[in-house]
Amino acid sequence: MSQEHQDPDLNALSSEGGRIVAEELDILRRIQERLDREAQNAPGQIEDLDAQLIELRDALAEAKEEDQASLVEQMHQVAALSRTRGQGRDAPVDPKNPYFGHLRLREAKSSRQRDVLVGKRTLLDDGDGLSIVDWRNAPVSRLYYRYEEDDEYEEEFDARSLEGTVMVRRSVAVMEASLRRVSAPQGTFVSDRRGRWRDAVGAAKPSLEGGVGTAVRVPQGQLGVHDEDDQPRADKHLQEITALIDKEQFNLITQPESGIVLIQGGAGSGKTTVALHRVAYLAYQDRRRFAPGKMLIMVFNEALVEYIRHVLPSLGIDGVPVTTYRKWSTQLLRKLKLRIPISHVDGVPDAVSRFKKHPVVLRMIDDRIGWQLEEAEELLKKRLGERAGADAALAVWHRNVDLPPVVRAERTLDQIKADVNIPGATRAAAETALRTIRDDLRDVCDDWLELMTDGEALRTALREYAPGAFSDADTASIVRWCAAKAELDEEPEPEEERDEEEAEERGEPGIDAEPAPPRGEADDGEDGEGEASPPPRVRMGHHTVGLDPEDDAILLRLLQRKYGGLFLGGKRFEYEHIVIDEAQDLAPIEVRVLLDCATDGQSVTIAGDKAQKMIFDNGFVDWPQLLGDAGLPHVAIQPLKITYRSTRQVMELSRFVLGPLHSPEDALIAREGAPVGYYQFGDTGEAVAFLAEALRALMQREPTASCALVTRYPQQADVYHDALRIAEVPKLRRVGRQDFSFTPGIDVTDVRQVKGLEFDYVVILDPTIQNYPEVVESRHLMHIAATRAAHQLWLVCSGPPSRLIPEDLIVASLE
Ligand SMILES: Nc1ncnc2c1ncn2[C@@H]1O[C@H](COP(=O)(O)OP(=O)(O)OP(=O)(O)O)[C@@H](O)[C@H]1O
Repeated sequence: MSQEHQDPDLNALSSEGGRIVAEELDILRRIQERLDREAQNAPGQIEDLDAQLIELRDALAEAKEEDQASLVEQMHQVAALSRTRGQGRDAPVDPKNPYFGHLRLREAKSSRQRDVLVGKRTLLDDGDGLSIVDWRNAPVSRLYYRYEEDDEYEEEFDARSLEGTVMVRRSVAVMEASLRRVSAPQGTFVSDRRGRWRDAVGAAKPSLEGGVGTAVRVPQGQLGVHDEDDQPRADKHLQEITALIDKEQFNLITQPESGIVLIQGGAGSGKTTVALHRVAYLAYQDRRRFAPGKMLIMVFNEALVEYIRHVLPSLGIDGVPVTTYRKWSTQLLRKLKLRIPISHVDGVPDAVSRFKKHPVVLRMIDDRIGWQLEEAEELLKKRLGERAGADAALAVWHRNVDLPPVVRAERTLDQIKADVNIPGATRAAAETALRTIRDDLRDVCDDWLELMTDGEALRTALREYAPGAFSDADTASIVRWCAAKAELDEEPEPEEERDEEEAEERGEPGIDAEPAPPRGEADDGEDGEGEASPPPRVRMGHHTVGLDPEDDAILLRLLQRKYGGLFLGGKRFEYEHIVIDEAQDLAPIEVRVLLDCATDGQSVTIAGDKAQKMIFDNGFVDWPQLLGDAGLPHVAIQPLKITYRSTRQVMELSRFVLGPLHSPEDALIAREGAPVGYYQFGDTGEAVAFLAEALRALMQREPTASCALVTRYPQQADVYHDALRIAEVPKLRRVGRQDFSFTPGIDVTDVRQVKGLEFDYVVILDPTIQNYPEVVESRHLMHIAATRAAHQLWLVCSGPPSRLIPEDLIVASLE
C-alpha cells in the first residue's frame, strides 16, 4: 500500500507543522506496511486471541508494577477483539482509512511512551508500540475523546488505575489510503491530492470557546459558498462522523446501558448522531444483549427513516429496525390480532386527536382498571358468600395484588384450583367467578370502546384531569365523534371473510407470528376451556370500523396495563434498547408504551428539541412534564450546546424566529458562514425569475450541492415547482410525501416534510405574514425550515414579510 504516488511536499509548512505531518505520515506508513504484511502472510488467518490473553495474563502476574497498566490495557483490547470475533464484525482494519485519531501516551509509572490510534476496528500492538483501538472500546478510547494534549489522565481499567500524560492528541483524516489532514493544537494541516501540504487557516469547526474565523464571503445574490476544490459531498444521507464526536457527545454515548438517557439540544447539535452512536456503543459492549434485532430506532417520519438507515452499516449496527411510531404500532397491533381491524380512518377532528394524545387518557385507563378490579373483587365476594374457606380464597386474590390484572385473575384461579385446603364447593364457586373476571379483564377492545364512548365518563375525566384544556365545544366534538363508535355491531363474520380481509389490510403476505395468547392465556387447558376462540370482529353495518391513528397507543397501553406487557406468540414483545428520536412530537401515552417495551433496566435513549415541535396537539410542553406524564419524573437532562449543522448566521436568525420560545441564556456556538439573504419581490413571477437564475448558477458551480426550497403549504410548492421547471432549472424535484432522494439537486417541498433533515442550502419561499403569522406554530415551523441549512439560508418573499423575520434584515435588503 503506497502512501502517495509522489513524495509529500512539506515545504509550505512551518517547521513545527512539517514535523507533525512527517510524524503522522510515518505512523500511517508503518500501519499500512503492517496491514500489507498481514494481508499477504495470513489471509484469513485469525490470531489465536485466547492464547494471547493467557500469555498476557501470565505476563501480568510477573510484571513489575510500572508495566502492569499497559498489560491490562492490552488485555482489554485483546478481550474486546475476541468478543467481536465471529460476529461479522471482525472485518480487518480498512487500509484506506485505518484510523482517525492519534494519541501518544506517556505512562506515569514507567515513563514509557506509546502511540494509540483510534479507529473503527482493533489492531493489536505487535511490539512496535503502535496499536489501533476501536472507538467503542471505551476505557481506551475515552482518553481520546475526553483529554486534550498535555492533559494528565487517570482512568480505571479493570479496577486498576491507568495514569499518565497525553503527549500528543491529533485527529487525522486518511482518504483513499492517503493522509489528507492533520488537526493538532499547533494547527491544522491539509494536503491536496498531489501531496502538497499547507496550513489550513481558520478551521471551520465550532468549539465551546465560540466560533472564530471570518464569515464566508459570497457575492450578494449568489447561492452557494463552495469553490471548485471544496464541493459538498454527494451523498446527502446522515454521515458517519465518529472521528468528530466531541467530549459531551461522547459522554452521552457512553452512559451506562441501563436507564434512560435524554439527549436534548438545539437544531443540528448532533442529537440523532449521538443516539445512533450510542446504539453502536451498546452493541459493542454486549453484542448478545444488544443484537440488532433486539433494538429499535423510532423516528418521526419516513424521510428520517431513509436519512438514517444508510449510516447504520458504517456504525456496525446494520439490521437495527428503524421505523416510525405509526408504522410500528399498526404492524404490532395487527400481529396482536385484536378483534378490531387495525385500519385507520382519516379526518379525525382536531379536538379528538388532541384528547387521545392527552395524558388524561393514561389517567382514564388507570382509573378504569382500578374500578374493574374493585368490581371483580365484589363479584368474587358475592359468589363466595358465606361459604367455608371463602376467606382463604379471597386471601389468594389479595396476595396477587401486584400482578397485572389478567395475570392476577389467572394466577388466583390456578392457585385456588390447586388449594386442597379450600372446600370443593367454594373452589368451584371461586373458579366460575374468576373465569368471568378473567374474561372480562382480557377484552381490551371492550375497554377501548367503553373508555372512548361513555360520554358522561369522558366529560368527568376531562373536567377533573384536564381542567381548562378542552372547551365545551371540544368536549362535545370528542363525545360525538367517539359515540359514533358505540353503534358497533358485534356480529361475528364468517372465518373465511375475516382472513381475506386481514390479508388485504396488511397489504403484505402473512404475518409470521401465530395469534398470540398473552402470557398465561394458553396454559389454561385444565379447566376444560382450552384456548379461547378469537372474539368476533367489530363491524359497523357492513363497513369495518377504522381506528383513529391515536387509538393505537391507547390499545397498546391497555394491553400493557392488563397483561403486564405485550405478548406475541406467548413471548413478551420487548427490546433491549429503544431510541426515540424527536420525542417532543410523541404523546406521553406513546412514549409510555415504548418505554414499557424495553426490557428490565429500561435501556432507552430519548432525543429531542422542544424548539422543533411540529405536532402541536400532543400536550408537550417540556421534558420534565413529558417524562412526568409518561411516568418518569426523575431523568437528568444533558443538553448538547454546540451547533454543528448550521452557521452562526443561520442560528441567529432561527433564534430570532423562535422569539420567546427560545431560552436566551443558551450561548450560541456555531461556525461562521455566509450572511442570511433576504429578497423581497412584488410577485411570485419575479421571485421565480430571480431564483431560477440563482439555482441554475448554483447547480453549474456546485453540481454536488443539495438545496431545499421550502414553502409553508404543499400547494405553494406545486406552484413554485412548476414555474421553476418551465424556467429550466436542472435537477429539480417536487417532494411531497417524504420521498427525498438524498442526492444532489433541488427539492421543492413544504415545511412539514423537512424535519430532521439537512441540506447544503435552504431557501424559505414566501415567509409572508399570512404564511407565518406571529403564533407559536409558525415560529416552530420556520425555525425547523431555517435550521435545515448547513451552509446558507435565503428567504425569498413575494408578499408582506412575516413579523418573525428581523426588521434589519428586511431593511438591509432594500438598500
Ligand atoms: N461532533 C461533531 N462534529 C462535526 N459534525 C457533527 C458533530 N456532531 C454532529 N455533527 C453533524 O451535525 C449535523 C447535525 O447532526 P444531527 O442530525 O445528529 O443533529 P440533530 O441535533 O439531530 O439535528 P435536528 O434536531 O436539527 O434534526 C450532521 O451533519 C452531523 O453529521
